[in-house]
Amino acid sequence: MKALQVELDNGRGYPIYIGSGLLAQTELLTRHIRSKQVAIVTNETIAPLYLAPLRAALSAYQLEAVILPDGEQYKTLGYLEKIFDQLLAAKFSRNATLIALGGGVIGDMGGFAAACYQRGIAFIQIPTTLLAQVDSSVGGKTGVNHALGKNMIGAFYQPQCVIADADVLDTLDDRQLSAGLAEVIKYGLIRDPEFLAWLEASMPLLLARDKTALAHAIERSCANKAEVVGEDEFESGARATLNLGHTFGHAIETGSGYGHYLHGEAVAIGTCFAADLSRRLGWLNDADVERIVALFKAAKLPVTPPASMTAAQYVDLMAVDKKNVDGKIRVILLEAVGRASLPVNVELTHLQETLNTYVG
Ligand SMILES: NC(=O)c1ccc[n+]([C@@H]2O[C@H](COP(=O)([O-])OP(=O)(O)OC[C@H]3O[C@@H](n4cnc5c(N)ncnc54)[C@H](O)[C@@H]3O)[C@@H](O)[C@H]2O)c1
Ligand SMILES: O=C(O)C(=O)C[C@@H](O)[C@H](O)[C@H](O)COP(=O)(O)O
Ligand SMILES: [Zn+2]
Repeated sequence: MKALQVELDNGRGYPIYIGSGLLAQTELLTRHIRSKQVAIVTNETIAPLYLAPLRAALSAYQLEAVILPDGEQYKTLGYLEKIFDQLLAAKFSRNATLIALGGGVIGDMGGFAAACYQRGIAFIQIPTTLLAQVDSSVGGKTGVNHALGKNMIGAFYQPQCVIADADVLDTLDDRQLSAGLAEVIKYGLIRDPEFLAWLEASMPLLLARDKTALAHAIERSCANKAEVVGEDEFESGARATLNLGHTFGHAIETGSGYGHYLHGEAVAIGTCFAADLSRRLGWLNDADVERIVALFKAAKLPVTPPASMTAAQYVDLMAVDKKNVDGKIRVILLEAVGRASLPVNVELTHLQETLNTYVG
C-alpha cells in the first residue's frame, strides 16, 4: 500500500491510501471514524457489489446505508434531500461520519451532504471508479448539478481520508475505465510531461488493466492532484489548471443532457477544443494538437463533439462557468504540451473560430 498526503493548513491534511485489498483492511477505515453513527452513501449499482463487506466491517457501529439511484442525472439538490431525510430519521448527530462509497457522482453528493448536514460532519471517500480514484475523491470539491450548469451548487469540503482500492476496478466496465483515463491524461498535459510520455507508451497496458500500470497511473495522478490542491485549495490560482478541457466539457454534459456523455468523455472532447484554441494563440503547433488527439483516441475516448449542439449553445453554457470573471468567459489552455496556462480571457472571435471548426 502507498499512502500519499494532501497537505492543508489548520491540521486538515489527510492521507490517500492506494493499493490492493484495502477494503478488507478494516482498521484503515476505523482509525478515521470518531463516532458511533456512520452513514454509507452509495448507489444501487455499487451497493450489491461492495456494501456487504463494508457493513460487516462496521458491525460495531450504528450504520445507515443511503442508496441513491445510479446516474449523473440524479446528482441534484432533490436527491441530496434523500440523504438528509434518512440521516434525520435515524437521528444522526453532528459527530456522525459519512462514507461516500462510489464514483465521482456519489463522492460529490456525499461530500456535499456531509458539508451541509448540521453544518458539517466528518466524511470519508471510498472511490470505486478510476475517475474517482485519480481525481474526484481528492481535493474537497463537492456539489451537485443544476439544469443550467454543471456543479453549480457546492462547497469546498475536505474528507478525513481517501481509500482507493484498485481491486474494485475489476468490476468497472471498459467505457468507464476510459473515462477515468481522460483525467489521468489531464495531469500529464497540464504539469507532468514525463508522465504524459509514460501514458503514451503504456496505454495498451492500461486498457488491458495491467495491475502495475494502473497502480502507477493512480499514484502519479493522486500525487499531482495532492500537490496542486496543497498549493491552492480554493482555486485562486494553480488549481484552475485542473479544469483543462472542462469549460467545453461541462457545456457538453449540460447541453447534451446529464448522463449522455460521461464526464471523462466530455473532458476529452473539451481538451481537444482547448488544444485547438491554444494553437490559434500560437502556443501549440499542429503536431502538438495531433499528439493530444491521438492519445485520447488511444485511450478509446471520443474527440469530436455531439452533433446536436450548436456554437451558440456552447457560448451560452460557457457564460456561467465558475472561472469566469465579470461575465467574461475564461478557459484553461496549454502554453506547451505539459504546461497549462492560468485562466485566459478568450476573444469571442477565437472561440467562434474553434467552435465553427468543430460544431455545426
Ligand atoms: N470533485 C471533483 O474534484 C471531481 C473531479 C472529477 C469529476 N467529478 C465528478 O465526478 C462525476 C463522474 O464520476 P465517475 O466517472 O466516477 O462517474 P459515476 O460516479 O457516475 O460512476 C460511473 C458508473 O460506474 C458505476 N460504478 C462505480 N464504481 C463501480 C465499480 N467498482 N464497479 C462497477 N460499476 C461501478 C457507477 O454506478 C456508475 O454507473 C461527475 O459528476 C463529475 O463532475 C468531480
Ligand atoms: O479538483 C479540481 O479543482 C478540478 O477541477 C477537478 C475536475 O476534474 C473536476 O471535474 C471538478 O469537479 C471540476 O470543477 P468545477 O469547479 O469546474 O465544477
Ligand atoms: Zn473533471
